[in-house]
Amino acid sequence: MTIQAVLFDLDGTLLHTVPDLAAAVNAMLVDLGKPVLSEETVAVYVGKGAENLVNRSLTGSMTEKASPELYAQAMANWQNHYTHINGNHSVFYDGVKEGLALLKQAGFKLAVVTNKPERFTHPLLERTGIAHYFEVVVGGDTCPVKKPDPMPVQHACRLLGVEPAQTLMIGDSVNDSLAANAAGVPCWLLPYGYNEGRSVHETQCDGIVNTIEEAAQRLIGTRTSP
Ligand SMILES: O=C(O)COP(=O)(O)O
Repeated sequence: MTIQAVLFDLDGTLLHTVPDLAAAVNAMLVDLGKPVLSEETVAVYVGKGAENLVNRSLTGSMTEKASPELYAQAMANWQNHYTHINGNHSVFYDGVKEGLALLKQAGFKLAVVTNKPERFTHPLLERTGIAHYFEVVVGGDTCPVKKPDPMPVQHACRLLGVEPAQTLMIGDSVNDSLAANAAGVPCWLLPYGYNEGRSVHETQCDGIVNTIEEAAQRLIGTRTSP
């Protein structure tokens, strides 16, 4: 079946957002009298939403949770900082704008399916000037559960009016490939983003592409080939 729609992950796929995420994490840690973290460490903590980012930054563990009191204080503080910082130092990866333009021009329906909360996703897409490419934006709090659960991917397909088998997900992590595959959506991964410290080459997916421009060229090629 031909692909008619493309779902994009945001952090680590369209935009290198760790400079902003880490700045907000470190402003929060300083306010709480805790040691700051490197951008490399924060990059490993990104992927399963803001709650996990804050808990991981407080505990230094991928799975442990801070006490409910500390977590509540830290989350409110992080949100406050990130509201002001979001988009200031985020940069496009090579080929993103070119790839989005090619796909839009070729008539693909485009959506964002991110674990970033909606209140931060919409301003970031607006500030970086790419909001107009997307018919649908599903954030980390749009559905009751986030990626790697398939629900956000299924929700995006429903809103776009496309079957999962006519849809492709493009992401940077195991959270994207697990969510997509459980929804019956094929998934291509990019090697440059945040995969919780692992290589995409060790991650089960349906293909690896170097840039979104390359992904767009491949998709357009499949469509026009006899
Ligand atoms: O907010 C996160 O943890 C990551 O968001 P993403 O789903 O766009 O990678």
